[in-house]
Amino acid sequence: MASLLKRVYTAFNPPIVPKSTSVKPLKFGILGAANIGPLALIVPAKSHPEVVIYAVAARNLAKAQAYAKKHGIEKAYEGYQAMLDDPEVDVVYNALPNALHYEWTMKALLAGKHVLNEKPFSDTAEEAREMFALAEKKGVVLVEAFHYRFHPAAKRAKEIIESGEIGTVKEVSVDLMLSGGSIPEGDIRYEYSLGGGAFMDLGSYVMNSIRYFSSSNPTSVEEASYEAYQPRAATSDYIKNVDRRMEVKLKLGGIKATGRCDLSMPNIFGIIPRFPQIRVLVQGDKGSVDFFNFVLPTVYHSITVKTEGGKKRVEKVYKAKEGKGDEWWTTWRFQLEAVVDHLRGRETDVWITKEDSIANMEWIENVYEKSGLGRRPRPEPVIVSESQPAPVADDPPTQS
Ligand SMILES: NC(=O)C1=CN([C@@H]2O[C@H](COP(=O)(O)OP(=O)(O)OC[C@H]3O[C@@H](n4cnc5c(N)ncnc54)[C@H](OP(=O)(O)O)[C@@H]3O)[C@@H](O)[C@H]2O)C=CC1
Ligand SMILES: O=C1OC[C@@H](O)[C@H](O)[C@H]1O
Repeated sequence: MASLLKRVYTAFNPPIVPKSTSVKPLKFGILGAANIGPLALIVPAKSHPEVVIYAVAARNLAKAQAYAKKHGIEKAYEGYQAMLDDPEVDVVYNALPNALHYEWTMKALLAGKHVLNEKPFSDTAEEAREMFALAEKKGVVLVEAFHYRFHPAAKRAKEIIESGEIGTVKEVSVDLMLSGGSIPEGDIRYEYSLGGGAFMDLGSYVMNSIRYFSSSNPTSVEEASYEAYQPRAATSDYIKNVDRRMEVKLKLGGIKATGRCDLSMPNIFGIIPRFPQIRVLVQGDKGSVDFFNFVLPTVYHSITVKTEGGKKRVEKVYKAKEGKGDEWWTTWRFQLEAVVDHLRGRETDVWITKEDSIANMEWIENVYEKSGLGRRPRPEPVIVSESQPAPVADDPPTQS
């Protein structure tokens, strides 16, 4: 218990390291005075010698200034383009609502910035292809912030699965279901026009982890059923288009997968919140791997391995035996390390590839099609130049 408390305390109050004087630290700018900013980037940057959180942009100057003051950020911009026009910004963190990932990442790429783009990557796979094509054209790095993948526990769980210890993978099931009230009314996640929906938000992890831990892409969506979001002050649009919960059954060649996500599970008897369900279970023909809390492993996680003859062991990997990191490093801290290493041309053992992000969006789209809710709306295309529309990548993804 003491080690858990120490780990969690240090994760959120990390040691502040001096910034490097031997290499010029990378200057990050945040698009949106976003709620996720501190957890995903600002706090992790405190212990990274090569990162400075230099700027934040908000639609409203006062909001940007208040955020900058609170987090010790040098520059506050009114309007997102103003920050993109600042030549000092090296890397843009796009933490805008899902429906704005495409537009503002495209604009950041056009400005020659590297981009760390939040999940889900975009509203549609077509946008994702355009975004990567533009990044390639501009010669900059674009990567999706699937932070859980950078943690050594995720790597270890996959290593066990791939070692053959549990035999051939037959079934994967992923649950990512939050307690009632976790996502409050009015949140961007419930807003169709902002790319809302349980399967866009939590489902993007569900799809990603099914694909990641099975090392396969889906071949079909067999079933996709949803429960609509029903706000107290309902508008017909919300109820029609936005899933509060989604359950999917997929096939990935010979592997069956089930994914369930819920932004706000109904309380028991209307008053008692349900415990969040965050787990990946991979069933092989010789055993299973049950990875509990794959999204927030730094707080606590377990990897339970069952093999033939009823043998069982539990592994916990807060820090890799080899490689960088500390027990208190969050998924976002590991992610930041990899992003910086990648930008510096240093080797990273984990990366989220273009093919991976595009495939994830394709299958999220297919789930929405199958559910009857239909794909999320595609925003207006960003024109790359007056004479030329945005380029489209020509190689459709196959494997993650
Ligand atoms: N990697 C992770 O662990 C997590 C990732 N996310 C992802 O990060 C993104 C942001 O999530 P979160 O921080 O919770 O979101 P917020 O509700 O904090 O919204 C982010 C920003 O969106 C801006 N915004 C622009 N247009 C609108 C609009 N029409 N309505 C509302 N907000 C608008 C606001 O910027 P302004 O300041 O300009 O007003 C706001 O600061 C999402 O894509 C989400 O999926 C979220 C949580 C965890
Ligand atoms: O990590 C997360 O947990 C809560 C979600 O709603 C959020 O968007 C996601 O990224």
